Amino acid sequence: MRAAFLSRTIGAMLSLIPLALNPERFAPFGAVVRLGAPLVVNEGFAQRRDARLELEGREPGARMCLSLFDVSVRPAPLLVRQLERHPWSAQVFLPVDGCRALVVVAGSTPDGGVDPVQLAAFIAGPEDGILYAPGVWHLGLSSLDRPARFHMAMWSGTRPDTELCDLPEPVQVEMAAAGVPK
Ligand SMILES: NC(=O)N[C@@H](O)C(=O)O
Repeated sequence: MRAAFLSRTIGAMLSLIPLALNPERFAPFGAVVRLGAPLVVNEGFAQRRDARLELEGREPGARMCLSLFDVSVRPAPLLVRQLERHPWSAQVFLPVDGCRALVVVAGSTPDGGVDPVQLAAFIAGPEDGILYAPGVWHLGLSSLDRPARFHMAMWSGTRPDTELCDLPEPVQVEMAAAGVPK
């Protein structure tokens, strides 16, 4: 499914028009995670909201890593120059304070590089968790509108698990053309 619109005016920079993140569009790259309704627990002193998900780990013996990400807004113009991936583990981000996030993903070429034809950009809503399947090229997390906090979880073993890829040329994310409501 065409997940976003990659275009180029002759002689200009490649540009991406982001779409609103939704499970169907994002399925080739991972999953959209949404918390369930609040449950009252602890004798009424707490509420919890659960999201049950599959977080694939490919390294036997790896341990779960939980992180807090305090992310900032990438300045305009939004230029994507580098993507990364984690071959040994899926990775999930969950917004803590209800902020939108920019998601850029790409498929892989047969030799494992970034496939620029399969670049896709999405805008994750304030309730959207983002789960990248193992090995999916993605832009390092950044928020939209304001600095924000996200929980992150992934498996962490002994193998190096962050690969970086610099794009041959920057790709501009056209937020103005996105037409996605704030
Ligand atoms: N590398 C790192 O810690 N963060 C990335 O994985 C990311 O997706 O933000």
